[in-house]
Parts: sequence; structure tokens; C-alpha cells
Amino acid sequence: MDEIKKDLLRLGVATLYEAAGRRGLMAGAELLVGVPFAGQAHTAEIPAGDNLGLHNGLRAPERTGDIYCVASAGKGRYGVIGELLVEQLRAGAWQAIVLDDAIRDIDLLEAPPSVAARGICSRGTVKRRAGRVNVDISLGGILVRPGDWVVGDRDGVVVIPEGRVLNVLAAAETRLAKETRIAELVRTGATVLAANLTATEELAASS
Ligand SMILES: O=C([O-])CC(=O)C(=O)O
Ligand SMILES: [Mg+2]
Repeated sequence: MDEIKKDLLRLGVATLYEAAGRRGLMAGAELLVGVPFAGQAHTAEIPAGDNLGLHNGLRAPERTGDIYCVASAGKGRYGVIGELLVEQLRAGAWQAIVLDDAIRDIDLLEAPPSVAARGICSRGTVKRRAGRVNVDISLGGILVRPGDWVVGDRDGVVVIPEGRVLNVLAAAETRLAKETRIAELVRTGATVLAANLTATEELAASS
């Protein structure tokens, strides 16, 4: 498990997204606090302007991973977490939280956990409706199931279905090797397009 996490972090979001067939890249989740992260998803879904479901998910006994993925109907209009919830996430040893809504108290937020969100907004939430915890969610336009792999860095956040992670890692290693070769050729004067052709031919010849 730790090996998978290490490999995902090394390969990074852009390469993993390409290797996954250009799938799984979230809209509206940007790394705003902390360092790159990779781990398995625990999920919650909350209505606009109400973060009770997010609180409930933190207490759920059936936690599935250490990346807390919260789908919010607020679309960036509410600061659903801030200093206090980040403190609770830290106490609970969460590696990261990913949400498609806003955050607040930005100058007071410190990692861990890393925080990926849609932006910053001081408008707060109420705590009335329970939301849904540990279910399949749609986060930033992407289906996230409890246990899926979630990777975030400054290029964005990508979700890889649990059953596909080994295949995606293998494809990402191939892509990385090819790009390393292209960079080598570009350093010796080739254009990126010409180097790409050469690297593609070399790869075909060696397989
Ligand atoms: O309390 C909230 O609902 C959000 C917040 O500002 C915090 O976590 O500090
Ligand atoms: Mg606050």
C-alpha cells in the first residue's frame, strides 16, 4: 500500500491522468494548503451551505482511507471548512481533504492535512442536514467511490478507481520513461515534436 502511495506521488497528477486515458481529473479542486498527497478516499456528500454531513463523516466508524473527499452542492459559495475543522482533521491523522467548495480562515490553515478546494470564501455554513457518508459521490465532476485512489499536487487532483491503480501505474511508468527520453533529445537540440517521434519509434522497436 505504501509502495503504491510512493509511486503515485512520484509520478504526479499530470502523468497519472494521461496514463489513465485522460480520465479522472477533477474540476474545481486546487491544492491550496500543504504538500502533494496520495491515498484512498473516504467520502461524504453535503447540501449547499450545510456542513453537518462533513462533521458526521469524520466520526464514521467505517473510515475507508485517509483522503477525505467531500462533494458539496455549494459550488464555491461557502467556506465549508476552516481553522477548526482542519485542526480536527489533523488530530484524526487525515492526510488530505478534497472538496469542490470553498474554504476559509486561509491564513490560519496549516498542513497536515493538505487541502484541495475550489477557492476561498468567508461565507459560513449551518449544521442542520445530515448529508450522506461513505457513499459513491460526484466530486468535481468525477465519480469517487470509497477506497478509490486520490492524488493531488499543484497540477490538480486525479481519481483512479481502486481496481485500475496497478494498470494506471504501469502505463504511467512507460509514459515517464518516454518523456525522460524526449527531454534528453530536446537537450541535444531536437524539437519536442521530432523527439516525440524518435522516442515513439524507439519504444515500438524495443517492445
Ligand atoms: O466552523 C465551520 O463551520 C468552518 C470553519 O470556519 C472552521 O472550521 O473553522
Ligand atoms: Mg473558522
